[in-house]
Amino acid sequence: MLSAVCVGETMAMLTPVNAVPLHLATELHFGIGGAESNVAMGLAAMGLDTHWVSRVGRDGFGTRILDELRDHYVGVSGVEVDPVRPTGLYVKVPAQDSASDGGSSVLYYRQGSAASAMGRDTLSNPDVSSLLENAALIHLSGITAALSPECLSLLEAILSAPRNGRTISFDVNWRSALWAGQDRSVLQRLANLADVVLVGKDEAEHAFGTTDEAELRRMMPDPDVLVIKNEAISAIALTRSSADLGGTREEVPALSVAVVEPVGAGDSFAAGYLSGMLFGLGQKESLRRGHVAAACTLTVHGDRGPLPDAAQLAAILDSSDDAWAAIHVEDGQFSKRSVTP
Ligand SMILES: Nc1ncnc2c1ncn2[C@@H]1O[C@H](COP(=O)(O)OP(=O)(O)O)[C@@H](O)[C@H]1O
Ligand SMILES: O=C(O)C(=O)C[C@H](O)[C@H](O)COP(=O)(O)O
Repeated sequence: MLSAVCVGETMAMLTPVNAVPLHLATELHFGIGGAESNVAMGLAAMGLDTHWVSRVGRDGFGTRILDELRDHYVGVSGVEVDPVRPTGLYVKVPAQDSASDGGSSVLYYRQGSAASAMGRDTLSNPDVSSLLENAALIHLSGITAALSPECLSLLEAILSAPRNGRTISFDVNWRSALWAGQDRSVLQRLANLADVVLVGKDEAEHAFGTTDEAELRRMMPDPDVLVIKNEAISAIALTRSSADLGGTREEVPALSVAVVEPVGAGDSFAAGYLSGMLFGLGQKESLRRGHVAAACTLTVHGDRGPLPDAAQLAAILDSSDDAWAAIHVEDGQFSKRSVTP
C-alpha cells in the first residue's frame, strides 16, 4: 500500500467555551491542532497508509495528541517524546476579542517546544528514516520553516535528499505571527525544492508579495505542480511535465458551501488533492477531491469534517461540470441546488 508521511508540529489547542473573551473565560475547550497532522488524518481517512513525524513533550498534551492521531489511523512510530521540552500550545482567540490580544486571532506558546527541536538529528532516528525512505509522499509545510533554525535545516535536508521515486509536497501555510522579524524569502527557496506546492492567493501576497498567477509561477518554476487556491472561487493547478516545459493549466471552481468555520479547510484541501495524486488521478479529479474535502471541513466546527461515503464521493467526483457547479454543501450534506440561468 502507498504510504504518506507528514512532518510538522501539532499543538494542544485551547478555545474559550462559548467564544467569550479570553480574559473572562472560565472554561477552555481542549483540542489539538497542527497543519501537517490534519493532512495526515485527512490522507488516512482517504484510505492511505499514513504516518506523522514530529516531537511532543512528555506531558498530557503530548499524550492526547498521540492518542488522537492513533484513533484516526495515523502511525506515530516516528514521533519522539522529549523528556524536557513541553508540547506546544495555542489559543484560538474569539474574533471580538482579538483587538485586546494585539489583533491576533491565535496566540502561540510554541517557542522552545518539543517539536521546535526537530532538526537534521531527527533523520538519524531509524524509525523516522525508514518511514521517509519508504514513503510515496512526504508532506511538509512552511510553518515548520519558521519554528527554529534546526527545523528549517530539517526541511532543507528532506527536500535536498535524492527522491528515489518519492514525491514531496509543500504547503506554504503562511502564518503571520510566526514570520514577524524573520526572513520569509526562505519560503520561495523551499518551494522550489519541492515537487508539489500548494498556496492560497491570500497567503501568496504575504509570502511572495504577489497574487498574480504567472508571476507566482515565475517565482516558483521548479515544482512539477503549483496549486493556487482562491478560497470560494476556484483552485488552479499549473503543471510542468518534463516533456513539455510549457505545462498545463487546470482550474476547478470551488463548491457552494454554507461555511461554519474556515480553520482546517486548507489542510483538508491538501489531503484531498494529494490523495488524488497518489491514486494516480489527473489534475481535475485531484482538485475536485481537494474542494470536496475542504467543503466537509468548512461546514463543521473544528479542523476536519467527515467525508461522504465512498459511493457518494465517487458520484460527486464523477459529476459533469454543470452538475458540479450545482452542488451545495451544508452541515456536511451534499445536495443539488437549482441554478439560475
Ligand atoms: N467560502 C468558501 N466557499 C467554498 N469553498 C471554500 C471557501 N473557502 C475556502 N474554500 C475551500 O477551501 C480551500 C482552502 O481554502 P483556503 O482559503 O486556501 O484555506 P486556508 O486559508 O485554510 O489554507 C479552497 O481551495 C476551497 O476548496
Ligand atoms: O497555525 C498552525 O501552526 C497550525 O498548524 C494550526 C491549525 O490547526 C492549522 O494550521 C489549520 O490550518 P488551515 O487549514 O490553513 O486553516
